[in-house]
Amino acid sequence: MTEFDPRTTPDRILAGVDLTGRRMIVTGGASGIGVETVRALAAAGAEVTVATRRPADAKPLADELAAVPGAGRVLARPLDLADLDSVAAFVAGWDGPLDVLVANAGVMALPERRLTPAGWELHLATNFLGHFALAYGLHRALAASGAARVVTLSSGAHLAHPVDFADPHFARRAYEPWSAYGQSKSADVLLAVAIAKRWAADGIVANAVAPGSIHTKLQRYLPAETMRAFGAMDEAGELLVPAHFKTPAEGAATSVLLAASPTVAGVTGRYFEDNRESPVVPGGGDPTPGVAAHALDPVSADRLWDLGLPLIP
Ligand SMILES: NC(=O)c1ccc[n+]([C@@H]2O[C@H](COP(=O)([O-])OP(=O)(O)OC[C@H]3O[C@@H](n4cnc5c(N)ncnc54)[C@H](O)[C@@H]3O)[C@@H](O)[C@H]2O)c1
Repeated sequence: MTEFDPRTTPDRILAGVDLTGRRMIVTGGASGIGVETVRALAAAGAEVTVATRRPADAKPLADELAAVPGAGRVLARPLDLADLDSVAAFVAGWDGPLDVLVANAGVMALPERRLTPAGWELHLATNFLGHFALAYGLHRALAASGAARVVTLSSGAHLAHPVDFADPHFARRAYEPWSAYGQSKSADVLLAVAIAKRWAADGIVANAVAPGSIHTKLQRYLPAETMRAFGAMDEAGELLVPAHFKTPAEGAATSVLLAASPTVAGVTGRYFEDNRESPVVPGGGDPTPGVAAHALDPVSADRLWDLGLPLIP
């Protein structure tokens, strides 16, 4: 496996790679890391569908790529991951094979507990269940590719928060924003582990990635004191860029690597950060890069699958 620098950019990862004819979906592809993921994949020739609540948001990116010689088309279709009917409508509208699904969209650290119409806590519903339903609904399209890849976006926040199967929706325990986010990001790794096991015979691989720390709209719910504690904001409220923060493009690199680089062909059921596979570390919060054993546990992956499956229309 080729080693890429931890701070390399997606264009370097895809140097010399031609994705013409490949069809890809990037959820949340109209902001933050998703924009850079779409930009790199389309620039290398792939047709990329941005799955987003507001398709108009993807227009500037589509226009930009339309002017790039050799780039694939950027399309946009509506998708609300917190609404399983919306996921079902997206799936029903998909036609033909699908080569890559990047489950990139996400929500982080909502201050209050919120439930979806299906009764799921919003982080778990959006970050995990919606993506599970999407991948499940698109299984036949992925299998038709013959060599499809699924990439789920996790985070170092998973380390301290295994999925609490006794109370996944905070019905009995006190709601805590980081627990809700971290649990959903463990679930995103378990989703990749489950897909890797179940769909290998269809030529489908699945891996989870942690993009690093990047200033995006994801942090919009964080209190100023938390941003200051991260070294990401000064006393006046201006954003700071600590040395360990990546640019959005650097943050998209690991997703792009797993989505499209020939250097990781056949790799499945793993967790990558900084453009390389992470070592397994004890759960509990640090260090990163690292993946907790609870997120790779095949028994938990099966359990989570069984928890979500009955809700998929
Ligand atoms: N930025 C970071 O430091 C960081 C760190 C670790 C992990 N991540 C992960 O990277 C991914 C991308 O995040 P980002 O930093 O680019 O943030 P972002 O907020 O810019 O992008 C997230 C996208 O998800 C979309 N989204 C949220 N809820 C949705 C829903 N119900 N249906 C459809 N789309 C929905 C948002 O509209 C947005 O486009 C997320 O999964 C996040 O958890 C980010």
